[in-house]
Amino acid sequence: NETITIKGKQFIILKMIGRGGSSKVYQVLDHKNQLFAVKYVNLEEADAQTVESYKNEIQHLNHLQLYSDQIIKLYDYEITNSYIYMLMECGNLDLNTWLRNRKTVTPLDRKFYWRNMLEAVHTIHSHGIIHSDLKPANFVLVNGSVKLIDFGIANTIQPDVTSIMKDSQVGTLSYMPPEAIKDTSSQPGQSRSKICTKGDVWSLGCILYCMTYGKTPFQSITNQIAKLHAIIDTSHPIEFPDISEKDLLDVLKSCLVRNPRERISLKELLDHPYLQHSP
Ligand SMILES: CN1CCC(Oc2ccc(-c3[nH]nc4cccc(OCC5CCCCC5)c34)cc2)CC1
Repeated sequence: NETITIKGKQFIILKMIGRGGSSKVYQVLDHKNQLFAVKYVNLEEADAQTVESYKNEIQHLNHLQLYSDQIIKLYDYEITNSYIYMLMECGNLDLNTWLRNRKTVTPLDRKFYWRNMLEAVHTIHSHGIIHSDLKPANFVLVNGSVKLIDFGIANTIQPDVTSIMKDSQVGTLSYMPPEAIKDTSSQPGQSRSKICTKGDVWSLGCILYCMTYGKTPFQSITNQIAKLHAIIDTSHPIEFPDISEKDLLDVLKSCLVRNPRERISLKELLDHPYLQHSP
């Protein structure tokens, strides 16, 4: 078996969990047969800005460990000029795969996972980080609770189409907030400005919508351009089929408000009646 050495500790590679263009995630075992995830990034092709973005993500991930259990654990890391190794907590399943396999979600699971996701995103927001590309693949199930695995800071290195990154939903528009599409403030070529925390609320709302109705709000629109138009078109009503959990229905309708100023805030979501009592 192949091994990886990080800060002098040897790990046996069990399998590859996922991969991007120059990043790979492995499931590994240490000498005590403890399971970990190792994220490997090849920096040989990376430009200075990309290297900087990875170092920035690691610093934040390292710091935010202290603030919430809903942030994936980072145990150690090794950065050289040619590669990065990150030794992390290993989950059982990413939320995207879990949602795809389990179309129906129990009200209890949904509420518990929603609470976890809100706590994770509230934590990064309170430290000035806006993810701006939240989707189910950014969350992983670890022993029954949901944890955030990245902050959207490191450049998602363009995956080669052959990679199994399809699991990681790179480039999906289904969770994109209207203001990001209409964002006229960013010059062409500049990365879209992460305008405000309300964008992450919209994306979280799309994830909860999927956990409620088994599909994302605009999933039926397969043409990507038509989908973008529908997301920003206030005359295109988002359907909210009636459900018994009226508090959940209210959360969904409050998150999926196209005007970010009128959209509910993360703080209000944490205080919402939907989370105050178990179903
Ligand atoms: C399709 N198949 C995949 C393996 C397995 O799911 C996962 C197991 C562990 C994990 C993970 N844990 N800690 C992790 C720390 C960092 C990154 C991680 O994933 C990255 C990327 C992997 C591909 C899916 C999107 C997330 C991490 C994540 C998915 C079963 C389903």
